[in-house]
Amino acid sequence: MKETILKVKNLAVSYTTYRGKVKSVRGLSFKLKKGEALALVGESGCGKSASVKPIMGEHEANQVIESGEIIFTYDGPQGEETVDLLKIDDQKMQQEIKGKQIAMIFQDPMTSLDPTMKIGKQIAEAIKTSSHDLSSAELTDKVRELIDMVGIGHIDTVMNQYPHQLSGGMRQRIVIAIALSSDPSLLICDEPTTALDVTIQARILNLIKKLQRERGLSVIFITHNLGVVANVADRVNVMYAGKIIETGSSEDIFFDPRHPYTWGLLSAAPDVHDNEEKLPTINGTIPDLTKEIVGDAFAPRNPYALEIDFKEEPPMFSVNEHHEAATWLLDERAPKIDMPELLQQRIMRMRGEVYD
Ligand SMILES: Nc1ncnc2c1ncn2[C@@H]1O[C@H](COP(=O)(O)OP(=O)(O)OP(=O)(O)O)[C@@H](O)[C@H]1O
Repeated sequence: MKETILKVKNLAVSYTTYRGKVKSVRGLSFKLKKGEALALVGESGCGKSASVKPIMGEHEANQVIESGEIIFTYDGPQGEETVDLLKIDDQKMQQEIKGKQIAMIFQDPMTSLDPTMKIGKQIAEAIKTSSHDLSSAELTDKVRELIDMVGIGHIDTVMNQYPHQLSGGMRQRIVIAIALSSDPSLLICDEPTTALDVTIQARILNLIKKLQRERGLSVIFITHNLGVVANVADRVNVMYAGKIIETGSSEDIFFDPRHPYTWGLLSAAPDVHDNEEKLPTINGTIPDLTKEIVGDAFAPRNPYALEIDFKEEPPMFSVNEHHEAATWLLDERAPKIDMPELLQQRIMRMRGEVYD
């Protein structure tokens, strides 16, 4: 069994605002194994970033960690270390973990690149923050190696270019090279391809997947688009209103989804076959997280909601040993309800594509 490198236990995060306390993350637990790719998926505002910021040691002035532990295991200067990222001191976070053991890439590569510095120098500067004793020749070799690693052929030209001279896809490759320059064990990708066109998106995702496999890297993908992670995530956590409402392997979530919210997200994800078709959206909006939520948070938007959904929060029901969903539809007393026809057809097509 692969070792667990990250264990988030019962994390609850709120933000103090003039409207009251926004309960953005309401008891989140998940594990990530070494070399595993996990996707955190959900609509905007469901708490994906709020869950990940504490992992990166980012604490806004109005953020309140209400409860939880974030246990991270890594190879530190003195050998293997296990720490609670919510408890370690800021200096250790900055010197050993943030941008070193845990690296992050964002949607817009320009936020991570310095527009006034040539690419080669930017990568060299990043390497120097974690490897202090390299000679200038060793440093140049390492820069070249990193550019090559992200699949860029014309290394010398790119080293001497500025970010604005590169395409969006190339810039994102450079950001990945910089993120991996410290040889992190965990890479967090926040909507890494949203700003790119579809073919480039696929190339960047395949690159991340390749690096994940080759380097035994653990990856967390954050996205609102389930379609994006279909081919890259090993596991998927679907989030709604600050909680995981369905979790499973990619196969569980894409071929056997059980929560009506996951049905909605899957139906809304663009599919190559419905290119011009208007995609069904999930009606309504996410709940006001300053208010107390009674029952299932998704109930008011759920066309399949049962009476109990408005009264009592569903527990996680087990579908198989690696698949769980928090919906009363899985209670043995619930009426049998099938997923929407359109989604069934899509899944049949996807299965065909995979197994053809
Ligand atoms: N600094 C903040 N102050 C107040 N409220 C915040 C703050 N950051 C996030 N929130 C609120 O917390 C909730 C969850 O936000 P979060 O950014 O985690 O969602 P998300 O799923 O990452 O969305 P997106 O895909 O748009 O980034 C939202 O209601 C948001 O308005």
